[in-house]
Amino acid sequence: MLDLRGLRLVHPNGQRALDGVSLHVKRGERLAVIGPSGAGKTTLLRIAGTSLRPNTGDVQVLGEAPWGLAARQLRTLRARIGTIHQAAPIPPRLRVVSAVLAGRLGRWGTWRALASLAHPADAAGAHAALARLDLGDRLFDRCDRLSGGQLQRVGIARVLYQAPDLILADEPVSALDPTSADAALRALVAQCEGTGVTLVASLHALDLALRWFDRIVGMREGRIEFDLPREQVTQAMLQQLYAGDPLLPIQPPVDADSALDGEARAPVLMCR
Ligand SMILES: Nc1ncnc2c1ncn2[C@@H]1O[C@H](COP(=O)(O)OP(=O)(O)OP(=O)(O)O)[C@@H](O)[C@H]1O
Repeated sequence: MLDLRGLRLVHPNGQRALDGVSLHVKRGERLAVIGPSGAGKTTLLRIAGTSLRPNTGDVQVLGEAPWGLAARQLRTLRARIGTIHQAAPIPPRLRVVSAVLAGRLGRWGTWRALASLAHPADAAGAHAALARLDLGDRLFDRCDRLSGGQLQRVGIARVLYQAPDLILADEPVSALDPTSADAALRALVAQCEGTGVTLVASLHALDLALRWFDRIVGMREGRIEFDLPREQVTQAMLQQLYAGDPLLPIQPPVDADSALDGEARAPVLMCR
């Protein structure tokens, strides 16, 4: 599904973002990448999503080596990847329905895509995706009439509608209140459960990472510090990962399952 080996990436200004990162993700896995600001989480997701090429290292995504592909094959591969950004890249004047339908533009022919801007090709499908994010009533609103959190949910609905094989989510709920954040992750996880869809998300909210993801990858300074099933992630590991950053103890989620058993049941830490 995702096989990244020995990734190194230094930005043109000399800033090192990844320093020898390897990650293997199987089909259907749900993996959260956590770590302090600047750890390299976004960079890793961008490489996995084929929008950034590492200086060195091997990249295999959905069984393909993207940088060896012809442009058309690369487009086909990208249509199988759903990307959720912190700030959804949606033109402000676009209607919500078109923003959601854009999830399938990569699979539609040019004419169908253009025609859909005037007459939405599948308004019912877009509505169904939005309803899962509690936004069904905003189908025909303009995107610039939505709040930041609502816009972020439109970005999630777009990926639900796209129905990709691999979802890469970079801080997908950063603009949402706790209840909406939990509901949005529930919708994303429901999309993956039993379908073989793989979900890789970067998150700052550690309680959400431990509640919704089976595997936790801790990054710091461009390296992977740990890569463990969530049951094995301890508070000491989290403290070490975020050492030097302000930490805020919070209560574990009330319906948390075995993720917070034993040693890890100590108050979960939220990094601000
Ligand atoms: N376009 C860029 N040019 C130069 N340096 C960059 C660029 N993008 C990121 N970096 C640097 O690369 C490193 C990793 O950044 P990255 O965005 O991957 O971190 P992150 O873990 O996602 O952080 P955050 O949690 O704040 O989003 C940081 O030191 C950052 O300053």
